[in-house]
Amino acid sequence: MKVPDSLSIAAKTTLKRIFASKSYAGFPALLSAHEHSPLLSRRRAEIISSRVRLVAGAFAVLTPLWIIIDVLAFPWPIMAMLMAGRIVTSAAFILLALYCRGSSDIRIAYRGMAAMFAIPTAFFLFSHPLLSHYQMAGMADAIAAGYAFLPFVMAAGLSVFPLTAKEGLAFATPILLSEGVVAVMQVDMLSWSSHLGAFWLLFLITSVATLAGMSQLSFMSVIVEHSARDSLTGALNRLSGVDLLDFLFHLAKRNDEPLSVVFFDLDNFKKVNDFYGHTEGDRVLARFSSAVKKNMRKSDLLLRWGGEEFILVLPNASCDIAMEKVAQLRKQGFGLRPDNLPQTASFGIAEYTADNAKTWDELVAIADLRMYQAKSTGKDAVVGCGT
Ligand SMILES: Nc1nc2c(ncn2[C@@H]2O[C@H](COP(=O)(O)OP(=O)(O)OP(=O)(O)O)[C@@H](O)[C@H]2O)c(=O)[nH]1
Repeated sequence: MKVPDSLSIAAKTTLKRIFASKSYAGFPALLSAHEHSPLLSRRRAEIISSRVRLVAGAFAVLTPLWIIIDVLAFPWPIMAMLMAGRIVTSAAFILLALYCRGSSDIRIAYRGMAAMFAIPTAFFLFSHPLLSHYQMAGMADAIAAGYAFLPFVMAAGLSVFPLTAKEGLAFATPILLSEGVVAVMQVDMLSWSSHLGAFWLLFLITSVATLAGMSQLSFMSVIVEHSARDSLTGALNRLSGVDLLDFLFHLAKRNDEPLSVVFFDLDNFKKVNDFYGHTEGDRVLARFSSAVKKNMRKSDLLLRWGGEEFILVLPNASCDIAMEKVAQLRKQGFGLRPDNLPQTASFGIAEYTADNAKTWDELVAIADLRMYQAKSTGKDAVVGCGT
């Protein structure tokens, strides 16, 4: 789709991105979590774990409250056994709510979700066969029948989470299996066609809930991407960039891997604005960042630090690798200015082990200082580690 020339560069870039997403470029990300950007993965982990905490907290209270109804409806000893089951279930929910504290680690979010579905599944496998072995009538029979619907409630609960298709399937499998186990245990009580009908309904609810989770995920990925990026250059904005840099810094420390940052600033950019206007200046900035992005690995990050200052974050890259990367970028060029001269930049490189930086902001400050040294040596220059 062609974007009209009269629009500003920022508006054009945004529209192009929207059209790109309309071509379903993001579709694989709805199937598998491996396609997600680190930013989306982190936000998703935060949402999943905070919802697990919320649901676990709510059920930690509601599960024991139902004891009152069980006491009124069921005779001894069923009522006592159900009460014990509910107390254990509620304790498990309390532990889960304490464990899941809005973590941005997707592994913790997965574990929390698995536990959140495992707890009621275990309660279902305990309570449903127990109740079906007793003959009941009236109110007791109606309440006992309600216990059979627990897997349906759990399957519907999948819709609360932003999930991929694979994740939906993975979390639904134990729920479907528990229904199958109960069907086998009660094969003599209900006809196969009734079991098959219940299983089919459960499968349909699971599919619809997974689709709802996928649509949540798709909506969320658009919002995260749009709010995280600077619309003119497509680089990460400072707020989300710093968030990821902090994460990558801690990851590098934990894994004892190098992490380099390249701080760079366009040379004499003010003159472009002053002589040719801000629209031309915007074009130069957009060309500059797209030239940088062309040479980035998928795991590298480009941040717009402010104005015409950028930071390139290179995980698992030593100082020498960062120097090579900058040499490669400069060789390839950053596009032309309106006067047809090549746009240049000044670079400062820092690596956290070589420069003994304790925090990511210390690392950025060192690279920034080196960038100023590069400016003071006449611009269009690089100052690397150890200088
Ligand atoms: N067009 C445009 N200009 C911007 C944007 N952000 C910052 N600028 C301009 O960038 C210019 C930065 O000027 P200076 O800090 O003097 O930098 P410089 O001219 O590149 O000089 P050196 O850094 O010393 O090479 C200012 O004119 C800002 O208005 C932007 O988004 N679009």
